[in-house]
Amino acid sequence: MTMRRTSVVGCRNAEGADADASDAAAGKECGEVGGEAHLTENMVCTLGAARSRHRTVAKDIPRGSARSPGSWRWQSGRRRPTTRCGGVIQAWCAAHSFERFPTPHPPDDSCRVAALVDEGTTMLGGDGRQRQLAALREIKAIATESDRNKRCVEATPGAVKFLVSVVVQSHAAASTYTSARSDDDLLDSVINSRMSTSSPEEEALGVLYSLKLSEPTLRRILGKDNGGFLDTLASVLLLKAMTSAMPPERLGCRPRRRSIRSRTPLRYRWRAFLEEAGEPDDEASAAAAAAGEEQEDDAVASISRQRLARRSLYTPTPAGSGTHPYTCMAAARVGLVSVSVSHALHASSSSPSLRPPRLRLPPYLPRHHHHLLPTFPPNYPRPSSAAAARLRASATMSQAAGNPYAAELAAAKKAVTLAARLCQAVQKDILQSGVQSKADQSPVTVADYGSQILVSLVLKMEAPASSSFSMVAEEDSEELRKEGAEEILENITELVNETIVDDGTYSIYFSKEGILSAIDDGKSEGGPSGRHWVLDPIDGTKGFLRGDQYAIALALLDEGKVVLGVLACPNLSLGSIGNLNGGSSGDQVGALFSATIGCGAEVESLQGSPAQKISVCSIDNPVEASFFESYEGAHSLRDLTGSIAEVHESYLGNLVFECWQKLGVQAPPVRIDSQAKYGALARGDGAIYLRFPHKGYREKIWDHAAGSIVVTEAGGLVTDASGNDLDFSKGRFLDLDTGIIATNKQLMPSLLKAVQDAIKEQNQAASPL
Ligand SMILES: Nc1ncnc2c1ncn2[C@@H]1O[C@H](COP(=O)(O)O)[C@@H](OP(=O)(O)O)[C@H]1O
Ligand SMILES: [Mg+2]
Repeated sequence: MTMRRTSVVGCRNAEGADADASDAAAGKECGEVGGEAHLTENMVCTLGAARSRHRTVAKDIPRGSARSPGSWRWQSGRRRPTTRCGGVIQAWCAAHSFERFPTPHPPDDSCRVAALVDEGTTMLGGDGRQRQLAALREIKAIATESDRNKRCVEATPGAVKFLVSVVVQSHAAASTYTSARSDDDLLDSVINSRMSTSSPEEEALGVLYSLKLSEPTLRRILGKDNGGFLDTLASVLLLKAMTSAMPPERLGCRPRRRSIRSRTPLRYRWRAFLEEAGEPDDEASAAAAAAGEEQEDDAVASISRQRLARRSLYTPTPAGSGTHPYTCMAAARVGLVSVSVSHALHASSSSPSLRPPRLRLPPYLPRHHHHLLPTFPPNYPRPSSAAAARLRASATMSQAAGNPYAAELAAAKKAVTLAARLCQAVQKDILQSGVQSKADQSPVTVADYGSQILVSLVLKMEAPASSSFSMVAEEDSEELRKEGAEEILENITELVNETIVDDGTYSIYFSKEGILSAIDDGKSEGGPSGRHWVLDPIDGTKGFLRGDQYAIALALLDEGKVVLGVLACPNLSLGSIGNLNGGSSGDQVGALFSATIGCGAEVESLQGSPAQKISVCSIDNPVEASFFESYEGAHSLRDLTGSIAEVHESYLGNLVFECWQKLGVQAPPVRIDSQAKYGALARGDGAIYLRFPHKGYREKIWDHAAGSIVVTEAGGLVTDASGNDLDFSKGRFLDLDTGIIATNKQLMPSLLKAVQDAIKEQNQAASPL
């Protein structure tokens, strides 16, 4: 019966009937005969025709379909007949002296796997490495074809052991290798090992990963923890865990890296590599700093060599004590930074003797760590072309408009814009996590430091270095250097690096030490001579925590005078906020105010719209004026500001009993946080800013330097309560004992009078007589 049906098929094929149907039928028939090769004469023509049909049909089978229509499928990049049908055809071909079909060894053939394992086991060193690689690739191709093949590979005696041994042997080989090579060669080989096409150990790991090993096999390997099996398995399990957490498009592709080999000296490549492995090379950095610029390379090389010898990157580290090279490889492959081996072990076993998980997944996890170039601070690379071109264009335009601080202005804008991006990300996190209600304000601290580091980085990169860099800023690294601050330092490092990578302008990667030293760039005392940048990295911290207004405020002092100021206000509406208590009017938010001495003030959107000139309002009748003050009641005496601004009336029945009219402002105060008040005043949203701190409070220069020049360049005036200009040349503090007032030129005389009257009254009320 079988023969009859086959001959029918054969006739249809010979007559040129539908090829897919005939192939399917042929496959069915062959299945029924169970591989027997007893074919009638009828089949000679049938199979002869089928063979030529197969060639034709094969061309039409779409690539990548594991099992194509009929009796064809893809295997090892070629079209093959299915095993059952192919077996019958091949048997017949052999019996009748026909040339065999070009079929590979069957993928699920355990003998083939065993042969490959044998081949791979004997091939070590020199040319053998290539052949071992080829054997491993073939095993991989077999294993990835189907789950059945995976089980077959796992079940092949010695296969898993062989795969694991490839990894373990490579450890031992690399240990010997490390002591025999020059530092540069060694480093190149370590770094490039992840960039070259592939290595036997990577292929072996790949196969182990794809096998989805059964629990007994895993236990067997874990049980034989000699020579690094355990670490190897941990890495594989980790890779599995990580890959299962990754979107499919990220699997199997190496992260794109810039070649750090050709352009950077040894010390940077070494540091970058260790940073990526989660092991900042502080020892090398310290040695380099002590050695000075010329000997820096030598000093780092020698430390690197010692470290390689001491706990080689290629020899397995004890579980939990550090980062395993394959963990790094795996992590790099899926885009993570560093994960400890102990976590993988913990994940793979319920044994209580194993250490608890130590998975380092920081809250601000860098998406890419491919830009691993020199650590801050020396020899900054220049900005990437597009961003640099934008900066240059903006500087050139300002210069053409006669701005002597054009380059500094462009740098300052770039600096606060980048810092604002970081702050916005953190504020979003804070608001989502509800951390503002807790005592722990560490996220704000992270943003404060992060903002300061980015500003200092950009200024050092972009602003012309007329002399040594000096910055008076709110933060220093003292707290971060204390015990217990490790986590926050780590978060800052992650966040800053992530922001730099996202921005894409600089190929810089900060180590923790780099972070600390960048923060300390802000330790300058300022003063009357020279140039000093003045920075408040987040002005209005309380507003920042509440999700309200805050500003990144940056100014430049030249010989004691503020000559330039920029204010990034990420939450400030681009439209007027005059009567909205600082709330957004629904317009786009994110304003960047800027001013240079003698050149006026401007506002643009933080997203980069063209800048527009701004000016303070021209109101000259106080009744029409509105005034700004701090949102925080503790920052300004509200009874005083109220008595300055308002009409105060008391009634006795219908009779006005008392009436003091100082300014006669009728609108309620607009209360917002930070120097955003100065910005809003400068563009005419309101007419007056009043600030009267409690007695004894000393105003800092970074709380007013940028804001005051934005207002004065917009045509306004900023003075103390006696009408004197603010003096920024006295160091970190403003030398004031009364408040600060700001308004336009028309209103200033009446405002000053009202202020002095109110202060006099207050003093009289306070005096015992
Ligand atoms: N008691 C006080 N009186 C006046 N100003 C104070 C103050 N305590 C803190 N500040 C300053 O007021 C700034 C905020 O100003 P505003 O009240 O206009 O939002 C704070 O800046 P930071 O938030 O940068 O610390 C801080 O420097
Ligand atoms: Mg401040």
